Amino acid sequence: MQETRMRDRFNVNARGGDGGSGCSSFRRSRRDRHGRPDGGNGGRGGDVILECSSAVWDFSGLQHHIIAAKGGHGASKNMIGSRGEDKVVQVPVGTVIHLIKGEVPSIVENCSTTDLDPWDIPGTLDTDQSDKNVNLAEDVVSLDCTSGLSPRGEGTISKQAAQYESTGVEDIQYNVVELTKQGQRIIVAHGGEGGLGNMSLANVSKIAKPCKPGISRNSALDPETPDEDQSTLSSGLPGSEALLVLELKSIADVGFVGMPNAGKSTLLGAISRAKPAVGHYAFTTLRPNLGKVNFEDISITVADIPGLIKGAHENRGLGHAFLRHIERTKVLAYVIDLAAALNGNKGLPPWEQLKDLVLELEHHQEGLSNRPALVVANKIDEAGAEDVYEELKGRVRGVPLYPVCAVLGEGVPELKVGLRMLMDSSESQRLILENIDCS
Ligand SMILES: Nc1nc2c(ncn2[C@@H]2O[C@H](COP(=O)(O)OP(=O)(O)OP(=O)(O)O)[C@@H](O)[C@H]2O)c(=O)[nH]1
Repeated sequence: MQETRMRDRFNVNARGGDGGSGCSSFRRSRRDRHGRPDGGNGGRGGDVILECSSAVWDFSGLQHHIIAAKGGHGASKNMIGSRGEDKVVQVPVGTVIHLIKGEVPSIVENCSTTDLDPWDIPGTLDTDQSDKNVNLAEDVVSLDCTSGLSPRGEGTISKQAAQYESTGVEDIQYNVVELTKQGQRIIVAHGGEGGLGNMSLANVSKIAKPCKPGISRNSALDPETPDEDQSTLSSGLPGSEALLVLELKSIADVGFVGMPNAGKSTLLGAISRAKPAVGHYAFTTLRPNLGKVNFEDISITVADIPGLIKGAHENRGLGHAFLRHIERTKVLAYVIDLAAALNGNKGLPPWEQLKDLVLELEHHQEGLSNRPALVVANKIDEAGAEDVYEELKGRVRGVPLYPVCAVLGEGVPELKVGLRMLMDSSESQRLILENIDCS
């Protein structure tokens, strides 16, 4: 079963619920035939709230128009209308909000937040606890709740947002909030205040002017204001409105994809200062590690994604969990083990590893492998690996190959240059099945 394409950018028009109307009613008695006003105020409209949840991965479950419920109308006997129900919408961890129109969202205080596993917060995994200070400064991407995106984040602003900007609809405020904690909630549109019932109106000697949506009506009660139509005050205020672009932060610029034991973690350690766990058994990497590769002008983030096995798209091995991580990387580096089928090893020859990797990606999601790619031919130091590499060159076309010995760091500087070129180049090279000769 193929999964639908991931939605990592989404435009949302959020509207708070309108306030309910105030009631106009009179309590009459035999002694008081004119009656006394006893109409209650209308209820406040509900808020639109975005809640950060690790249970959702992208924005595919969202609707473009999100409207909270209206407040109930006031009733006689000074009964206040019910408060409109809030509309709570779950968004993934790592959601960044750009504001096109409306008020800057406010964080809901006192919400119970659970610290997530670092990997669940994209771009925040500290792989090297022993060398934390150095890593935070230079190497491993650090958590930054306020500034939003990673250092290269400006480049990830959505095309939709850019369109709004170019058409001059409004000034976009980029990265106004970033949701990084499970349970974190923000109000993006406030409910309108309820209208005043005639009992409240009677208590106000001078009638106040109407106020803006979302602002307390009581605060607008101004005795100096000349009388105005009571009906204006008795009708509920409309909820505030906000036009937002939600964007999912990329986990990394480059994703290392390879069979278990291909040497991805070792390579990550060699290419960056991250120190991921390395083992001679499969699935040493149960969660992806991140490292940062620094260049003079920029730095790129690299994710070592847990070993892929045949059938991963059916959730075998580490299955869907890690295939999803690949969706959030920009370019792919296929890491293959040149020695997997050598010297009595029971693994697959590199070209078959490549074919299986591409097939698994495509089975999981059509087009997932359709991103700029290169091939890292690892373990070139092993006996017979040079010959296998020569054969590989004849069997794979369309993507650059880099022979590497990750344990010794050989070929790593050339690979760094290759990754940089891949990130920069506009006409990108992709690995497609037709270009892998497994005959
Ligand atoms: N000879 C040789 N061995 C290597 C090289 N790179 C990695 N290895 C070894 O290969 C084994 C697997 O390395 P890892 O880096 O854990 O492999 P991985 O791809 O991250 O494995 P998973 O976590 O299962 O996905 C370890 O024993 C490494 O020492 C290399 O360039 N040459």
